[in-house]
Amino acid sequence: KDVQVDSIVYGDYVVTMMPEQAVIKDGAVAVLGNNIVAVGSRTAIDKKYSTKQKILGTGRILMPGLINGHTHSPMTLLRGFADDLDLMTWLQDYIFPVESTVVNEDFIKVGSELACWEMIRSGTTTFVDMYFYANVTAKVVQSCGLRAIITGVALDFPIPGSTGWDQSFNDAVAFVEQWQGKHERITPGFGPHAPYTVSPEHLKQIAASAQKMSVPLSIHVAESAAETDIIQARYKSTPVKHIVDLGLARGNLIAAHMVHPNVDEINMLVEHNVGVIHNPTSNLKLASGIAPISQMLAQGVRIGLGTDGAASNNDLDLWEEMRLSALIHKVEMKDPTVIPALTALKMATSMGADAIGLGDVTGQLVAGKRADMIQVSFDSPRLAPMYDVVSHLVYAIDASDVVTSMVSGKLLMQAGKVLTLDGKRVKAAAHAKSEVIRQSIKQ
Ligand SMILES: CSC[C@H]1O[C@@H](n2cnc3c(O)ncnc32)[C@H](O)[C@@H]1O
Ligand SMILES: [Zn+2]
Repeated sequence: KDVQVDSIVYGDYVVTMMPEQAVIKDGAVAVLGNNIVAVGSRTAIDKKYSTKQKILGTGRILMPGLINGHTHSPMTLLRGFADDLDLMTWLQDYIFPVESTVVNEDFIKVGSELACWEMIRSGTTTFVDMYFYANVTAKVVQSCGLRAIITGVALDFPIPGSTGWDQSFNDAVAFVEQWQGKHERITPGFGPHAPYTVSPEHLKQIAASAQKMSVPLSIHVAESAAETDIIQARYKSTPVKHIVDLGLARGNLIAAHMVHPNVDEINMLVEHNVGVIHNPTSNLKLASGIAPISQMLAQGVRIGLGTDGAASNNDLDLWEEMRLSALIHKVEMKDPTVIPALTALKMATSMGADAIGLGDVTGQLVAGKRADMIQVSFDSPRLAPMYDVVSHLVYAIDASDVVTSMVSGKLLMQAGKVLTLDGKRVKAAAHAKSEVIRQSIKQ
């Protein structure tokens, strides 16, 4: 053995998500610093590398960590607050009003810690966030060890922490300046809410800043039929065309939902290399519709998966999003061959990373990418027998089977125990906060 590494992580099966060597039986990954230095058979890795930290893989599948391409992490505190409503009623009559009363920096800290605990526990290693007081979430992410794109949000009307567009936009710019290039795991970006809550002039302004500062821009778009009607009535356009015309697709655009694009708009997504995030649970729950995922994939759109916030899901479990995305489109298209298991798995890992612009960094187990990976146990009788690992990952395994999480070479969970956040403390803080929320909405 001639090469010393920081750790070697093993798996009875290593699902690399690399096209040429998708699954390695009895494999291992060598990790040095933040990066993967080698992936191969256990024998080959053991022969060349030595380490003090071996993470054994008997009864385990080793794979890239999951990528949540769209969420609002602090909304865990509004889990179950308003259910069984359509998007616009949910947002305008329940969510915006409660947010204007209860969201402050402490809410964000408690809510994003709760979300990060849940994401680590369920195997997410990277997420894209869009919520108020982004700086507070960034600090939570810095300390809990996850990777994230965190967007400074901006809306035309008063929001928690700001009085309207000018302040929210200036704060978002300051947030990007503060975090850009400062932390290996944290990428700041811009998060204008939606084409129906931000004027064309302001969308142009924020798109220009994202382009100038070379950072991602994330937005809700083409989410509901109501949105299409509003954009038609106000601007005689359609949501995707509207934002493309305003220049939002000139850089790294992460477009969440995309339930109602027309054929021309799907072509625009391809032409402008837009990353689309599919949020099946939220789209079903808010009755927004079923996104044309198989059509977009066939045209070459890069698609990732997201949970949306816990107020419209009501959890941050990407295994559910994977399974739903492999199921609902089969019924929608009346074709059981659409979105096969491997496609769903790609959307949650390699293609998801591409869709958010982090394809060079994460989403696959290959030398040179960051050491972002999870081990999933297939020990439970519930998972026997196993004919096909990829099929199991999508159709049988669930969040509770995830036992290990590593991001940038650092362990965040071992033996199913989250190491970087105290679950008991986080839970107690969430319950305490829910009492404050209950009191404030009574008044
Ligand atoms: C300015 S970003 C945060 C803002 O977005 C709201 N939100 C959460 N989920 C959705 C959704 O699916 N569509 C539109 N807006 C959503 C959240 O409550 C915040 O107010
Ligand atoms: Zn959302």
